[in-house]
Amino acid sequence: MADLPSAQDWLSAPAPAKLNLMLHITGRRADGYHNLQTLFQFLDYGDELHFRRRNDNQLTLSPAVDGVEFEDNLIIRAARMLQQRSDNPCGADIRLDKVLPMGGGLGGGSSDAATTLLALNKLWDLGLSLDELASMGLALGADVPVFVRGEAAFAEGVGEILTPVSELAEPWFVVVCPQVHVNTGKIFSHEGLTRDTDPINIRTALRQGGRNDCQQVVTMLYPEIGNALNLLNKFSSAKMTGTGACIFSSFNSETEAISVSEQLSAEYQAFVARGVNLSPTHKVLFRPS
Ligand SMILES: C[C@](O)(CO)[C@H](O)COP(=O)(O)OP(=O)(O)OC[C@H]1O[C@@H](n2ccc(N)nc2=O)[C@H](O)[C@@H]1O
Ligand SMILES: Nc1ncnc2c1ncn2[C@@H]1O[C@H](COP(=O)(O)OP(=O)(O)OP(=O)(O)O)[C@@H](O)[C@H]1O
Repeated sequence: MADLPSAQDWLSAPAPAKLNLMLHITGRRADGYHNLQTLFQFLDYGDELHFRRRNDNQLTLSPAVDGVEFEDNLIIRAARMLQQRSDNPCGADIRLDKVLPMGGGLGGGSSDAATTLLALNKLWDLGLSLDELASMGLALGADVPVFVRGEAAFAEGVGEILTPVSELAEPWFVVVCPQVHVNTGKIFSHEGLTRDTDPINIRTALRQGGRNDCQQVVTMLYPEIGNALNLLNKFSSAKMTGTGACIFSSFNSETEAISVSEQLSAEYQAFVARGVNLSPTHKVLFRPS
């Protein structure tokens, strides 16, 4: 009988969700992208990836992600980028436990890509720095660099100019995921989007937070997201993350957060997770206890 692969052959690492605690759009660039200011915090909740080195240069991914072609999957695109940086053939079998909703504003695809860059850099012994991986990641998506760097951050530019912040409180969040898929590009190109919020400095952002400038357009296009905000607002001030669809409220204790999530109508998918300033990916790959 053929030997089954042992668990030790696999390198496992989380791909956590992120929240945009505030998101201001301060301008539009000539290339159509938008300058923004946002506070990123990670959640101790997300996808999980498992990697096993192969001796050839093949990549496999299981299970496939519904609606995403193999070569379009950000996991495979990230792995291909790394293959190009190696002189030796490198391949991997990759398993994905997908938990995060797609198009939810939780950054699932970007986080999968970042975890792939970090894990395969290690598994293939490529020795690339976090700076190099973050800059490669930016080509995959505006949110990839913060996941690569792994520290909660105030972000500017298109999201790639990152100032780490360690002083954010780490509350418990109730995250509600209305069952709609929001297309990020469609929101950023909408004529009703406000793009002229005055820039604020990081101290103001940390002290006062801010709003999500995409929320007005998104709730107009997707009334179910507005309905979910109205419901969650009854318990604690609620806000949208990224370009939606997910929304969140913070609580001081896990018990309170669980109690609120249980009171939400059964029509909403919701979960409770803690906000964390150090990415769970970094905890596992770089600071194992
Ligand atoms: C809104 C955020 O979620 C905030 O964290 C991100 O900035 C979006 O990051 P993302 O999903 O990785 O988005 P990308 O794949 O880079 O971009 C999707 C599309 O959104 C628009 N886009 C995105 C980011 C940005 N700063 N300006 C933009 O105009 C562009 O039309 C782009 O084609
Ligand atoms: N591994 C992946 N997981 C999820 N989506 C992926 C993946 N690879 C490619 N995609 C594509 O990326 C799109 C955005 O997915 P993602 O889950 O990152 O959305 P999001 O949470 O709204 O992200 P953001 O907050 O960065 O806008 C999906 O609709 C899908 O077409």
